[in-house]
Amino acid sequence: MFSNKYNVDGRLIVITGGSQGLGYALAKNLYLKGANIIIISRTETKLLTCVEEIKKLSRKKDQFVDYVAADLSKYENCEKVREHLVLKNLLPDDLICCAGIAYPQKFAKIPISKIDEGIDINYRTAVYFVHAMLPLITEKVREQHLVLCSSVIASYAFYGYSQYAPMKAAVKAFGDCMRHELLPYGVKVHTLFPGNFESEGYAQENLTKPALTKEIEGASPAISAEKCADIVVKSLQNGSLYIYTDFIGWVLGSFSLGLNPREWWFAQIFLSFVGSLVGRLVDLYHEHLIRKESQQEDKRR
Ligand SMILES: NC(=O)C1=CN([C@@H]2O[C@H](COP(=O)(O)OP(=O)(O)OC[C@H]3O[C@@H](n4cnc5c(N)ncnc54)[C@H](OP(=O)(O)O)[C@@H]3O)[C@@H](O)[C@H]2O)C=CC1
Ligand SMILES: CCCCCCCCCCCCCCCC(=O)[C@@H](N)CO
Repeated sequence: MFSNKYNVDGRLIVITGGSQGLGYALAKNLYLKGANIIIISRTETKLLTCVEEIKKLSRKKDQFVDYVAADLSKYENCEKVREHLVLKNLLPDDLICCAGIAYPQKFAKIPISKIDEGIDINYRTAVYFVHAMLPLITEKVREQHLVLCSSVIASYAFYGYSQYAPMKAAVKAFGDCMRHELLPYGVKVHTLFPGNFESEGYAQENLTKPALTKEIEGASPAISAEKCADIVVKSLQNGSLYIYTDFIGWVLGSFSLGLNPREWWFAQIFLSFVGSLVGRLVDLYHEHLIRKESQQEDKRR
């Protein structure tokens, strides 16, 4: 319906989880490209510092950056954010949902509070916020972008990520439904499947991450949040619907193509064939690592 090119100059982009990590890196990247930015997260002090830092990057006179402090896992707060934007006459062009959290650990060791937090921050912040903002983004038909943040983990869930992987698979499915439903309004829905990148959240999750989880995900070495944001923005500008930030993520995405949007059709179709041949072998190797470690643990006891 609209051109594939995404020119961010002058657009109003609202970013959840915009006070650190990928959300903050995206805010800086897009602001530098001329966008107006509103970042949202729970901690006001962090948001204030971020806004001051982003302002320093200003290149144009009439560009603005602002914040709203809100816990978006509560629907009433999402509604308050919408009312706040309406009052200030700020109609967002694009929404980027970046809030998320992982608590990698063996399932039996995960406190229920962390499971709830996983549901709240990974899933509720995304679906509640999109639901509350829908009246604004469907008001008139025009080119808009909704960006949801899943993870490579949605293509391959493995040891240690029981608190997180199901939520990111849910975000992927939610994005697929939205991609259909928002089509008539000119809203393009993009889903991110990042591999590891450095952030405050990443440093925190590494404190509880089992050694086996680290070993398996070693195939996705952490890049900087800035590099990750750069790849995401370039992919958005290219019109990609499913966005991968590293090679292994793209390979695993190709292994589970299904009816999903594709990038590099022929390469992905070839890889999906390779995946159907060798994919299970990769998983069997991971099962072998798990058995080996549990035997070593038995010996230590
Ligand atoms: N880092 C990685 O390796 C990967 C991360 N991802 C995903 O990418 C996204 C960004 O990750 P990353 O930058 O590492 O995350 P961080 O944990 O560093 O940042 C998360 C952001 O979300 C905000 N946030 C958390 N809870 C809420 C809430 N209830 N309401 C509003 N804002 C909230 C945080 O601020 P505050 O606490 O103040 O609210 C913070 O700004 C996440 O969805 C993550 O799952 C995907 C693949 C890899
Ligand atoms: C031939 C194919 C070989 C395949 C080998 C399998 C490798 C799996 C890599 C998975 C990387 C997962 C990154 C998750 C990042 C994430 O979401 C967390 N950091 C949360 O923040």
